[in-house]
Amino acid sequence: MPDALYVTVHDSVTRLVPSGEHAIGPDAGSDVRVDLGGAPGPVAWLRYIGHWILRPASHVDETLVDGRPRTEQLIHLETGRDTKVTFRLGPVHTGLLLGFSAPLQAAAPPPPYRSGGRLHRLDDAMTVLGSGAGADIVVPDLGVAARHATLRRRDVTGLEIRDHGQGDPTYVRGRRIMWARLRAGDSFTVGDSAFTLLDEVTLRETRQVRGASLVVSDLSAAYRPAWRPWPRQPVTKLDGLSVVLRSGEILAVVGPSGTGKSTFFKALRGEVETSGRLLFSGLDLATEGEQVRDMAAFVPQQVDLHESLTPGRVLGQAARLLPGAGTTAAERRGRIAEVAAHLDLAGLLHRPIRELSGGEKRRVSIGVEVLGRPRLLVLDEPTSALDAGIARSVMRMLRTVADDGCTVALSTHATDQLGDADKVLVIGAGGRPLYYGEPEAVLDDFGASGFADLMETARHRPQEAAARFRAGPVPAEAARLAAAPATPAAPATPSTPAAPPADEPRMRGEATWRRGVRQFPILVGRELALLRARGALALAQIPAVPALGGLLAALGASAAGLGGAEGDNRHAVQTLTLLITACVFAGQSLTYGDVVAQFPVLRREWRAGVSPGAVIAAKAAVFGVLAVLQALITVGAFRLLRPPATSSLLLGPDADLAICLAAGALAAMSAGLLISAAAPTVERAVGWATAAAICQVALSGSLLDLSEHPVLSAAGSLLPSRWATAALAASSDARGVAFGAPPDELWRHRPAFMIIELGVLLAMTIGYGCAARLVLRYRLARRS
Ligand SMILES: Nc1ncnc2c1ncn2[C@@H]1O[C@H](COP(=O)(O)OP(=O)(O)OP(=O)(O)O)[C@@H](O)[C@H]1O
Repeated sequence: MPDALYVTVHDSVTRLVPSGEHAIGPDAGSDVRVDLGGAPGPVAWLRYIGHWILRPASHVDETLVDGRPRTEQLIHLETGRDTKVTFRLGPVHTGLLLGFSAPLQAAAPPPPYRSGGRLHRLDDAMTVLGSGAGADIVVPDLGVAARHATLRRRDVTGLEIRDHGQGDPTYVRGRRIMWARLRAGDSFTVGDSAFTLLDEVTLRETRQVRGASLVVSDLSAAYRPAWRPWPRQPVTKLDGLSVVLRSGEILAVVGPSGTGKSTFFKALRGEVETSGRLLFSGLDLATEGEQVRDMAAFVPQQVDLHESLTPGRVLGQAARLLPGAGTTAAERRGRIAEVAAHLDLAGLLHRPIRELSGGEKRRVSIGVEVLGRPRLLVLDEPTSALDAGIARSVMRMLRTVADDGCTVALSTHATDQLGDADKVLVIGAGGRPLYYGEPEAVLDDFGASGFADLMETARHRPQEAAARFRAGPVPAEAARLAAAPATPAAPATPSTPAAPPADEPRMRGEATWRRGVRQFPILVGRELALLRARGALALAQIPAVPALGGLLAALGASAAGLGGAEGDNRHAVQTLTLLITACVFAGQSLTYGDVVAQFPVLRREWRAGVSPGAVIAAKAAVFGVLAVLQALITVGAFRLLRPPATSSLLLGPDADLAICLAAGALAAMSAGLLISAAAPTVERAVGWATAAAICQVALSGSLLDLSEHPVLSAAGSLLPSRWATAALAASSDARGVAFGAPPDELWRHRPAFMIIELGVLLAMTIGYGCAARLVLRYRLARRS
C-alpha cells in the first residue's frame, strides 16, 4: 500500500490518500482548502506516482516553489520517520506555506529490496531473481524482468549467474555479463539491488543503487604530454578536489578558464589519469566504471551530432538506441515530445541540424542525452551560446531531470544561473578547489563584491581560499564517505584502473552482444539516412565513378575484351588492371573518410552505450551493398562495349567477372573502414588512403612481376587488388590469352586457385572489418 500524506496549511491538517489528483485551492471542491483572497482556482495539485508530487498551477507567480521555478516538485518523505517538508508556493517571503508529513506508522512493511543488508539463503540448486511473483528473490524494479537472472549451483564449477537477456543488464563487479561464475565475496547488481555473496549459501543485499550520490574524495587528475616521448611525467591539472552531492541535486562548477572544469568531467568519464576516489551511487569508478557509465550521460562542450540529419531523426534514433527512453514506440514518442517541449525544440525538429544556430544545436545536444533518463547527467557548459531566456529554461529542464532523482553536474561561466544550482564548486588556478557549498554564500566566502571579483581572486590569489577549503568540512566528509565500503566484500582500490584482479569472475558473452544486435538495424537506418542527406550530386558520384572505370577499361581494351586466341590479346593485362583498379578504388573511397569524420559523434554515442561493433557492422553492411552495386555497374559499362572473356572457371564469363570485381570491392571497402577507424584526422586518412591506393596498383601483380620480389609479393598479399587480380586472371585464363602475361603462379587457370583467391578476399573483408572494430573500440576508450 502506498503512503498517505498529511498536508498542513495555516495550522489545519488534511490527510490525503494516494488516489487520483488532489487540488489545493479556495473552492469548496478542493481537497485542501486555503483562503487566498480571490485566487481564480486551484493553486496546486498533489499526485501520487510512487512518491508524492506537487504541481503548482501555471498562474502561481511563474510556478515558483521556494523561490525556484518548478513545473513539478518531488516531496521527499520517509514513512515511519518523523520527517516534515515545507515549501513556499509563490513569492519567497509572501507565498503560501505548505507543510507535508508522512504517517508515523508505515502503511505496509517496506518491500524487501529497500531493507538493506537483507540475507537470502541459497539452499536450492536454482534461485531465480526477477520482478515477477514467481521469482525466488523479488527485485521490484522497472528495469528488472519477471525472470531476470538465475543463480545455479553446479557440482563441478560451483555457483554461477546467468542473465536472461530481458530488462537492464546484470553486472558482476561493475561489468555487464550474460554469464559469470561467482565466488564468495563477489558482488553483483540486478536492477537497483546490489547483492554480495558472503559464502557458498548466503547472499546479502548490500545497498540500493538509486537514490545514492556522487562522492569525490581528494581527486587529482593529470595529463601526460603527448609531445614528449620520454620521460612522460604526468602534469597535474586538478589538485585535491572533494565533493559530496546527494541525488536530485544540481552541482554548478565554476572557475576561470583553463582551471580544470572539463578535466573534472573527464575524470567522471574515466578519460584521464586520476588519484583519489570517485564514487557514484556507491560504485567505484575505478572498478565499476562500466556500470557507472551505463547510468550516466555526458553533454560535451562542442555539439557532436550528425549535422546533415534533422533533430527529429537524431532524437528518434537516440531514443531507440537508449533503452531508458522507452520500450514501445508510443513511449519513445511521448518521451521525445516531453524533452522537445522542455527544450523548446518543437519548431526545429524537421530542419537539418547544420542550419540551426549554435544555441539551437546545443539544445538538441542536451535533448539527446536526457532522453534516456540518466541517473548522472554531466554537462560541460550547457548554457554557453544560449540567450538568457533559453538558458533559464534549460536550467528549469535540468531541475525537472534532477527532481526525478538524477544527479546533475554542469560547468558554467554564466554566474547569473548559479541560483538554480543546489551546490557550487569553485576551482581556481592550478586546479585547486576553493569553495564548495550553497550558491547564496559563495560571494561572502570570498569577500567578493561580484563574480568578476571572485574570478580574479580564483585566478591570481587562490591560496587563502584553497587553505580554507582544505580545512573545511567537505574534504573530511568526502573522505569518510569514500572510506566506508559500499560493498563489504569489495576491496579498496586506487582510482586509476588497474589490470583485473586475479579472482575476477570469468565472463562469457557479455551483454554487449545483446546491445549490438539490438542496435545494428537502427544504425543501418542511420547510415541510410546519412547517405540520403548527402544530396543528389554526391549520391550520383557513387555509380558514376565505377561506370567511368568500366568505360575506360573497355575503351582501352582490344576488340576481344578479356578473351581472344592464345597469346593474342595485347591489352588483356592492362584491361584487367583497369577493371580491378576501378572497383578497388571505388570500394575504398566509400569508407576511408567515414569513421574518422564521425569520430566525435561516435565517441559520444559510445559513452551512451552504443556498441562499436554494431557501428562497424552497420557501415560494412550499407557500404558493402554499395561496393557490390558499384562492381556490377563496372561490369555493365565494360560489357556495353566489349565481349565477355572466352573462358571462365565457376559460373560463366560474365558472372565470374562480376564475382571477382565485387569480392575485390568488398575487401577494399573493409580496408577503407580500417583506415578511417585508425586515422586521427581526415587529412591523415586521405594520406593513408592515397598510399594504400598506390600500393594497390603497384602490387596487384599485373604491373610488376612479383615472383622476382618476395618482399613486395608478401606486401601485396595483404592487398585486395592482388587477390582480385589473381582471381580474375585465373578465371579469364590471362596467362593463356594475354600477350606478355607475367608467369604468376596465382593466375593459373584452375577452379581451386580461383576459389582460394575469392576465399582470401572474403577473409580480408571480415578481417579488416574486425580490425576496424578493435581499433575503433581502443580509440574510443583511450584516455586523454
Ligand atoms: N588533453 C590534454 N592534454 C594536456 N593538457 C590538457 C588537455 N586537456 C586540457 N588540458 C589542460 O588542462 C587544464 C585544464 O583544462 P580544462 O579544459 O579542464 O579547463 P576548463 O576549466 O574547462 O576551461 P574552459 O573554461 O576554458 O573550458 C588547461 O591548462 C588545459 O590546457
